[in-house]
Amino acid sequence: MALIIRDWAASWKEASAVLLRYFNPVGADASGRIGEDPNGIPNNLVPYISQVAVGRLKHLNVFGTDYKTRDGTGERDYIHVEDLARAHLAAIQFSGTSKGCEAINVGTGQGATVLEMVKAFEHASGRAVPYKIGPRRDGDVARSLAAVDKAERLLGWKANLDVADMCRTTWNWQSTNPNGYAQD
Ligand SMILES: O=c1ccn([C@@H]2O[C@H](COP(=O)(O)OP(=O)(O)O[C@H]3O[C@H](CO)[C@@H](O)[C@H](O)[C@H]3O)[C@@H](O)[C@H]2O)c(=O)[nH]1
Repeated sequence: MALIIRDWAASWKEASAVLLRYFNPVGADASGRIGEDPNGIPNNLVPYISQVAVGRLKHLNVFGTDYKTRDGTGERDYIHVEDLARAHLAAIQFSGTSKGCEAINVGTGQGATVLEMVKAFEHASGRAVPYKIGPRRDGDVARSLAAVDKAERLLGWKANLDVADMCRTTWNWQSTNPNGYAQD
């Protein structure tokens, strides 16, 4: 899709396109009424941790502790959905005054490991998040962090919310909606 948009932008001199590269979006709306409710067992870390904390799942499986990171677990650049939404508004404004196609990272530039996320979530929720160490997940990289200077330079955007905010708002959503969007 990114290549199609690039080709389109290259084919017309008036075209303007911004490709936002999301890093790891997490968190929930501050109202507690809009949050993440994946179908079945979550694939992603934060919804999985959140469902363990609320008692829907027994324990987290940590996918590998032998990466070259601070504590051996995978490191990612988590970005709050509210910041991500603001990045879209900034991109729309930017595209109104620019031509061509720009790919822009949307992250905080700061990483958190799996075990750091577990701790942050325990702190935010006041609940234990038991975990078991398991093997690496196929295809995972040790670390993924955004270079964020381009977003700031072109869009005047940067993330305002941190991992504590991500865990707090996720827990606010999960604890008030323990079954997600299901009626029961
Ligand atoms: O039950 C879990 C889930 C995840 N992790 C770890 O937590 C970190 C974050 O995992 P996740 O939330 O799945 O994000 P990514 O690994 O960055 O995966 C993203 O990037 C993948 C490859 O681009 C896509 O396939 C995914 O859908 C997308 O969420 C990684 O170190 C995982 O190994 C665990 O230890 N246990």
